[in-house]
Amino acid sequence: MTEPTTTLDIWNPGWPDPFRPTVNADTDDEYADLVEALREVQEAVTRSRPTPEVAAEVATALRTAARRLRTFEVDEDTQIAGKRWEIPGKGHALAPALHIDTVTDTTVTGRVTVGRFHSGRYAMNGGVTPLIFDEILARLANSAGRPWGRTAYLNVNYRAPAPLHTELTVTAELLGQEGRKRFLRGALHHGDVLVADAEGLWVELKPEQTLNISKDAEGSDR
Ligand SMILES: CCCCCCCCCC(=O)SCCNC(=O)CCNC(=O)[C@H](O)C(C)(C)COP(=O)(O)OP(=O)(O)OC[C@H]1O[C@@H](n2cnc3c(N)ncnc32)[C@H](O)[C@@H]1OP(=O)(O)O
Repeated sequence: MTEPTTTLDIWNPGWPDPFRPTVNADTDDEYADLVEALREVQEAVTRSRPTPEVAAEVATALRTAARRLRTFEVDEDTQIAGKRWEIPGKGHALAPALHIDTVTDTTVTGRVTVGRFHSGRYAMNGGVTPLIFDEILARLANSAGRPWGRTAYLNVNYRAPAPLHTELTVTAELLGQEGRKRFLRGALHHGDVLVADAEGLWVELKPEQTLNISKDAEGSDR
């Protein structure tokens, strides 16, 4: 029997705006705390130089936690991670937690602070900057009732080293639309200093492009 897919259910312009909650915060605050704990672990592991005994002890504890969570595994449409729009980081620990401050149909402002987990030697890792831009620009591209699009390109300019443990401001702007194409620009500032800027193109998906996303196509790393 073919397993039903919910892909088409989520492909429509009525998909919740990526700046608004999609998960009931009352029932899922513990999950947000779990992700926060995961971020603490990422930072603590990065900052530590444990003895072999302590490294082995912590590795065992982390594998025990992973096994516990695997008994609650769900498919990607059902998972919480990446869908908690209302909380910084969206319930996902991949990118630094982005705090959204203001939103209009065509602009967003926010703040981000990174620690040593995201460091590339005393400044933010160059791979993290695109993560931040992709997060804010993709949310803007796909907000205000605009149907889902995917990143076609994201060009990032690194203007100055981005300091760690320091609040940076992030801005995003929708420059314009041409048919299915949405052009966006982002900037990352430390105070008045421009740390990085980016230009990106998001292309609205054609209905058939969403059909490629199915449970059969999902990979597994286990
Ligand atoms: C259930 C669905 C849920 C969807 C959630 C999406 C959330 C967002 C997550 C992401 O952002 S994913 C991040 C990584 N990005 C990708 O994985 C995207 C991979 N690339 C693709 O899937 C396709 O290349 C893409 C959908 C972006 C475009 O493919 P199309 O076949 O629809 O593009 P097409 O060739 O029809 O081109 C449309 C227009 O865009 C232009 N274009 C496309 N890619 C371009 C590019 N890279 N540079 C410049 N222009 C580009 C192209 O020239 C053309 O311009 P014109 O209309 O003026 O002729």
